[in-house]
Amino acid sequence: MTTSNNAFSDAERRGLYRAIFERRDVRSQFLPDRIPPDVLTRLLEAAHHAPSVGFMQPWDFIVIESRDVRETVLAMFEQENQKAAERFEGERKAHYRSLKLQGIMESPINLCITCDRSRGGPHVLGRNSIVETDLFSTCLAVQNLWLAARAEGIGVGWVSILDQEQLSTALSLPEHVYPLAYLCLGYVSEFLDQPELEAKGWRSRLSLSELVHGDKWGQPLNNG
Ligand SMILES: Cc1cc2c(cc1C)N(C[C@H](O)[C@H](O)[C@H](O)COP(=O)(O)O)c1[nH]c(=O)[nH]c(=O)c1N2
Repeated sequence: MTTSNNAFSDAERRGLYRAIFERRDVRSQFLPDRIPPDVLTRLLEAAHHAPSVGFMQPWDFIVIESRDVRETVLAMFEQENQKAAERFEGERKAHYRSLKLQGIMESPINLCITCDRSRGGPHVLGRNSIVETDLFSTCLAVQNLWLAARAEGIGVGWVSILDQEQLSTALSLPEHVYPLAYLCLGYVSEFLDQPELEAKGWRSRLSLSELVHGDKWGQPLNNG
């Protein structure tokens, strides 16, 4: 076996993979307990240490504790969720309607991670050809926070059933700032063993072997 002096210790590696495999999207298991400010700061620091195109760091973090703002966002969710349900027919529609897809009021903190599309000026290193790389970078900040939260015993739920323009208005975002992720954060009663959508029979995890290709799409991987 190849070893590297740069690798983490076994325990550290186990911890990292545990966070990856036991991270869950949480909607129903939130506890009302307050997240201490130093813990929240650790999560935001983790997010802030994500990679970003040209070191653009396009993110801002809007920490939403007010019930008023959360009620406004919940009303926006209800409206969009109604529209989303209409896209399904029959049993699938009833199944969709039975799913809980947000924990906006039950979680003690909502967090909007935004992407400032103008940060770093008009020419950002690495963003010349693919302009969406600022959005990709911000997604990585979300994932860092999501994994760090799992390690802290804090659940995160991403709510994307929202109209972005309405959300921007509700949060007074400037024109050049995009509301990339609306997240619900809080301690939880439990983390489920599998994605809630899988547990509820909506969709299962695909097999990795069907997703790995060699050289070109559809070719078997030659790893022998
Ligand atoms: C960009 C994006 C957007 C959403 C989500 C995720 C991501 C990455 N997910 C959570 C999603 O359903 C969940 O990640 C998968 O079902 C897999 O479950 P685990 O995250 O592994 O628990 C999500 N969940 C939900 O209940 N309401 C939502 O609006 C969304 N939106």
